[in-house]
Amino acid sequence: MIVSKPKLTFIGGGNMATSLIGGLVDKGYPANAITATDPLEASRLKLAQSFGINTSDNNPQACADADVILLAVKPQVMKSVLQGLAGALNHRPLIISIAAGISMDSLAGWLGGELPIVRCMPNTPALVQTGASGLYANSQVSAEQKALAEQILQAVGIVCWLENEADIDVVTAVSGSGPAYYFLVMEIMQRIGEELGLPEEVARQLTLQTALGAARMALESDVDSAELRRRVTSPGGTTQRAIETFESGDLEALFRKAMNGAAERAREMASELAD
Ligand SMILES: NC(=O)C1=CN([C@@H]2O[C@H](COP(=O)(O)OP(=O)(O)OC[C@H]3O[C@@H](n4cnc5c(N)ncnc54)[C@H](OP(=O)(O)O)[C@@H]3O)[C@@H](O)[C@H]2O)C=CC1
Ligand SMILES: O=C(O)[C@@H]1CCC=N1
Repeated sequence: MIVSKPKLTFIGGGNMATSLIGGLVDKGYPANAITATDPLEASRLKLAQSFGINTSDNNPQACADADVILLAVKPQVMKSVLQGLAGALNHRPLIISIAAGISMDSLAGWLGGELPIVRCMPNTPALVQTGASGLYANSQVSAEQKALAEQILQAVGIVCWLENEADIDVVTAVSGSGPAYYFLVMEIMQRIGEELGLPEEVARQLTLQTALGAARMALESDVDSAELRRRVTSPGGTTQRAIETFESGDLEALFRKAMNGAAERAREMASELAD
């Protein structure tokens, strides 16, 4: 439950901002304490109509009295966006960047000074208050601002503080990009369920409920996922046949390659976009 109501400005009103704003408003964060900027009028209208928040196309103006500025633009435009903001931050608001692959050094450099900055890697399930965020703070962030960042992200899911900035890239590969891996598995299971003869809606409902049920069981159980898997796998039965097929195709190696690739891409972006 959020008690204080810091003024929160989102720079960029796209997918991730929409998930965070939707989750916050649903949770009871006052819509009139939230402003989002976006160059596209249609995006601003959609945010205003969906959530009742304030919108603007003027970044410096929207930041002038913000307590927290949440940077939610694509990494590729971050430099020009921050250079345009530098003069509007004399009141030293807390800056939270959710951009993948933009280092603390780049953020501080583009903002033109030592400001309190938290790097955060959230994920889109924030929209349904089931988000997962990794957070890393620089030395300028006060204990109060740390608590504020935590309060905002905790309203839409779980929060893990990180000791090392490099771990943000790992969080990106695990939970930032992670929803897409599960969505892909759901797409595939649903498609094959249909190929095997189920009506589309039946395949969809069974696939999604199974994903939800497995995640809830894994979260609520006192045994680990491997044991839960073994409990589904009757010797000589149907699950065993399916799991052996995944193992003979080395599913783990494929996941390792994919997740290493995601983390590596975050590091590449950090050096490509650094200057
Ligand atoms: N999507 C995800 O699952 C996650 C994304 N992130 C990070 O979140 C950030 C945003 O990603 P995502 O939401 O997917 O991207 P989107 O492209 O959906 O959102 C970015 C928004 O910023 C707008 N924008 C562009 N220039 C400006 C500007 N000068 N001022 C204000 N707004 C501007 C864009 O408008 P227009 O389209 O008109 O250019 C767009 O609406 C990225 O840095 C990404 O790394 C982090 C975790 C998860
Ligand atoms: O794909 C991306 O780059 C962003 C970061 C994590 C999820 N989406």
